[in-house]
Amino acid sequence: MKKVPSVLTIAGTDPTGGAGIHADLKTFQECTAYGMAVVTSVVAQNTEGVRNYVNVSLEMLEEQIEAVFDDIYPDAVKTGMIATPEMIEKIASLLEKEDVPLVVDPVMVATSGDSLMEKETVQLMKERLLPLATIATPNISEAEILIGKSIRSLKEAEEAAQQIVEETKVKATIVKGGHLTEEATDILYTDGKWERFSAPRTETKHTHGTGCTFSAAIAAKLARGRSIEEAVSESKTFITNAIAETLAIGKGNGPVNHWASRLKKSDIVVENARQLEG
Ligand SMILES: Nc1ncnc2c1ncn2[C@@H]1O[C@H](COP(=O)(O)OP(=O)(O)OP(=O)(O)O)[C@@H](O)[C@H]1O
Ligand SMILES: Cc1ncc(COP(=O)(O)O)c(N)n1
Repeated sequence: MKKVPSVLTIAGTDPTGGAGIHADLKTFQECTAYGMAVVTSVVAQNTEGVRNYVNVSLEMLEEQIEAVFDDIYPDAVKTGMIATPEMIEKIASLLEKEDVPLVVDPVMVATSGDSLMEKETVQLMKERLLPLATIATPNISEAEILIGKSIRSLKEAEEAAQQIVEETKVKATIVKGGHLTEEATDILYTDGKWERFSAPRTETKHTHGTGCTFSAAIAAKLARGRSIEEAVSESKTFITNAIAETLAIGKGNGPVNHWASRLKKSDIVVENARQLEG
């Protein structure tokens, strides 16, 4: 029998379901991978902003990760919100014993502008977590913090991606173009080469969870055996559709539409369900 690829996210929560582990699990499901989740922090947030968060204890973090690896060994792992240097150290010390593709989304600030990470965490993320990773997925402001310089053009984004790879020894880095250009252009650097991934930009404020969703899709694709370039390319299509087919849910920056890529198919399913009910 063919083995179902499984993916683990290690990240924070969003009770409104648009970001964090909730976005990750929805994405894994849509990418036909079996999704698993270890909670780092319980976050009281919604589409309008972050109200508060509590970190789980280091013991609980370790026990959750061990419970997963002792039972269902994941085909890929992604990390999202990791608030403290101690949590980075704990996660790195557990993952360095494993042999699994790792996507690190260096979550620092939510779309709403609220901080999700203590300042001192950045250095440890560079020293302990990124060296273990297959790919890092910073947006422009996260890349600026990682390299300690501002980025104002695609050329500077290319230099940033290269610098992150060379300084941290992460295998690949994709710097997400943010609002540098008219199109949504991301720069991948790996194996000494750059590649640009561009898609039309949707004019929308509903981008809560875009970074989580994009990195979760990359992890699910890596779990399915895709190369880094293939995983990024397919995930770019996934996130572009998810942003374009907006849901307009919530009072603030609404979530993306995780089922956008199968919209046609799901319409058919709903149609059939109605016939069955009738
Ligand atoms: N409005 C948009 N339309 C189309 N693609 C987008 C849009 N916003 C983001 N993307 C794409 O979605 C993916 C995830 O982006 P993410 O939100 O993490 O980064 P960003 O847009 O660069 O960051 P930020 O908006 O926080 O500055 C990237 O591929 C990015 O290019
Ligand atoms: C728990 C958690 N993790 C990450 C984000 C960032 O979300 P975005 O993908 O919008 O940058 C968030 N708002 N909450």
